[in-house]
Amino acid sequence: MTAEMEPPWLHAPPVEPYPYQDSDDVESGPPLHPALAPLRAYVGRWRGRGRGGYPTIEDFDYAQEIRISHDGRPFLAYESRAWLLDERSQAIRPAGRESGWWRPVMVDGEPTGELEVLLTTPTGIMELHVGRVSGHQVELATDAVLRTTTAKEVTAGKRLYGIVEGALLYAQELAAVGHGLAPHLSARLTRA
Ligand code: HEM
Repeated sequence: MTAEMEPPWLHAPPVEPYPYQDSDDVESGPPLHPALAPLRAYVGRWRGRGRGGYPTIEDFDYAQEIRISHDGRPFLAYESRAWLLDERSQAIRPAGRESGWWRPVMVDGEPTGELEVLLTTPTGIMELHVGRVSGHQVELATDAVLRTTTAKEVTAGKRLYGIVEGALLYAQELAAVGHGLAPHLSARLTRA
C-alpha cells in the first residue's frame, strides 16, 4: 500500500477496551433511562424451566436462561439460551437461542406504553414485534418475520410476558410449518 492510499487511522494508537458498562442489575451500573421505567422489573439474569410443544412435534421440557440488560440508553438488550431436559431434569442438548432488543416508544420524552422488539435466532429467523406494556405485562405480536432460505417456515408469533411474585413468566405462540398460531413455549424463570 502506498502512503497516499493509507487511511489516517492506520498508525493511530490502539483503542482501549469498550469503555461503557452493560448492566443487568438496576441497583448498580449506569442509571436506567426513563424510557425503561415501565420495564425496570425485567432487567436481570433469569433462570427457570418450561414446557414446549407444537402440533407437529412431541411435547418437551426445557430449561432456560435469559439476560435482560441495559447500558443507560433507551433500550434493553435481550439474550436467551435454552436446553432440553430429560425426566430427571438432566440436560439433553442445547435448544432455542435468541437475541435482540426491546425498544420502548417515546413521544415528547414520555414512554407511550408501546414497544418495538427485534429478535433473531441462529435457525435463520428474524422476528419484528410490536407490543404493549401494561403494568408488568408485556404483550407482543409479530409485525413481520424474515427467514433465510434454509430456515423453517415461521410466519407469525405472539408472546405474553409477565412478572408475577418476582418471577418472569411467559407464553409464546407460533404460526409455522403450515399451522396457524399455536402454543410453542411457556416457562417460569426466577432471578439467577
Ligand atoms: C426456549 C426456546 C425454544 C426451545 C426450547 C425450542 C424447542 C424446540 C424443539 C425441541 C423443537 C422440536 C424440533 C427439535 O428437536 O429441534 C422445536 C421446533 C421448532 N421450533 Fe422451537 N424452541 C424454542 C424457540 C423457538 C423460537 C424462538 C422459534 C421461532 C422463532 C421456534 C420455532 C420452531 C419451529 C418452526 C420448529 C419446527 C416445528 C416443526 O418442524 O414441526 N422455536 N423447538
